[in-house]
Amino acid sequence: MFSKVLVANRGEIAVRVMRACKELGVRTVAVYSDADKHSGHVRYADEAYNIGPARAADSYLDHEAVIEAGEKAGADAIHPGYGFLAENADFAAKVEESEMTWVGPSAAAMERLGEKTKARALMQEADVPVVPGTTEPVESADEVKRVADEYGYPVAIKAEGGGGGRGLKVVYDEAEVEEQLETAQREGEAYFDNASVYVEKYLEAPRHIEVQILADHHDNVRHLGERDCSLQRRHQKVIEEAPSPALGEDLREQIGEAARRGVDAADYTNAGTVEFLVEDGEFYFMEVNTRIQVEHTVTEQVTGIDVVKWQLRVAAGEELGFEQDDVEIEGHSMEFRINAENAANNFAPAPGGKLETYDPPGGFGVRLDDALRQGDDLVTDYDSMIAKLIVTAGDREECLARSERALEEFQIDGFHTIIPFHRLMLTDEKFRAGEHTTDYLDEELDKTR
Ligand SMILES: Nc1ncc2cc(-c3cccc4ccccc34)c(N3CC[C@@H](N)C3)nc2n1
Ligand SMILES: [Ca+2]
Repeated sequence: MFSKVLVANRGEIAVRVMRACKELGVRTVAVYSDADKHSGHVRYADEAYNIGPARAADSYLDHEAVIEAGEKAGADAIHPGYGFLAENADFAAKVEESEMTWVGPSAAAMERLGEKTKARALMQEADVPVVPGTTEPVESADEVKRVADEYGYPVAIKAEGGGGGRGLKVVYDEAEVEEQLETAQREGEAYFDNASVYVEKYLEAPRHIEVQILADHHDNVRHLGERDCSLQRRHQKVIEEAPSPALGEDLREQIGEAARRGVDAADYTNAGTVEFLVEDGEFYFMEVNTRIQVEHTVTEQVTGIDVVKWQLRVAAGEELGFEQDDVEIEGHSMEFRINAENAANNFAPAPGGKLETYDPPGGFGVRLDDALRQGDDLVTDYDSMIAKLIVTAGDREECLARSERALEEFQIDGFHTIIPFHRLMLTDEKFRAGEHTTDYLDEELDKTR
């Protein structure tokens, strides 16, 4: 096992990784930008290094600055967290070439599965159903129209380098194809430095189901069940849960095994997530996330498996210490992202502020992943998520009731958060029945405008 790990991230995920390190007897190194000088992850670490000014490109995204900090600290490994450089194959390769170990899939595995068309082709090879469409980038409008003629409109034109809904263009009829194709290629070039686009049949009211995977360097690949991420606003996940209320036992087993089989075929190691769309009892592979995800927590809660600790153990060469049959889903867990946004003002991010009151909930089945304490100044340079409230109970009904109780206790003063929005969601009949699909929230919120 490593003796010292640098966490190349900030906020709640940096503290989450450092907690796993501490439990493994590993010393921790934080990196921070000028804006994060007094932030929680710096306080928490055994040692901390400034890597540059607030602008992410000059600090958390600066490959050399991060690697130099690791070498200065004498770190044995670098854990990237999520976001920033977590899925950057170039950075992973640089870490692999240094004396330090990369805590994540190899740069090659990232390229194999991170490229969406390659991933689709690989999944098809492994008999994993994919969303109908192309497994090669398309160049011309005619190719788009051929897919639409075969599967019907609407179709989705997707940027190869996209993700999280960016670079997704929905085409409802033939007249729009040329224009939408050009826009998708232009945006792909502009935002992801990759103009390649591909086409899929667009599923209009799917569930967004994803499967957590852990794979070691000894050919062991396990799935840890699914998460349901269907409650999203403009492609931002708001509430995630495990297990999914939309899957029966049979579909659950099929999706988990398909994810495991697909990753097994990809010569993949460490943690990963296979994303599916589910509609009318059918499931379709969409893409792979080659990183630990924000919502890994709900999987940990219902399986009892510490995913981040296994990332560290696997990177250090250990074998996964459990068989697939040992993975059991027990109870129900929901994660509420606590964003510093004003839901009453179209979720506008808080312009700043001081955490005047920070009085989080506690009690049976309540987990809080954050990097905050009362009196902190809100850092608004990066993303608006300041904490995650994870609530776990014996079943979904009890989880809903416990979530209402926990959110009612959660006192934050000094700036707006979306806690009132979460409390409102818990009164929504469709959500309480687990019948919401990915378009539900955008539809509902558009009505209120
Ligand atoms: N062929 C096909 N059909 C329906 C889809 C539905 C989604 C989707 C999934 C989850 C939430 C969404 C919200 C608005 C629009 C789309 C979604 C989707 N994506 C792509 C990025 C991922 N984060 C969401 N891809 C889709 N692709
Ligand atoms: Ca994704």
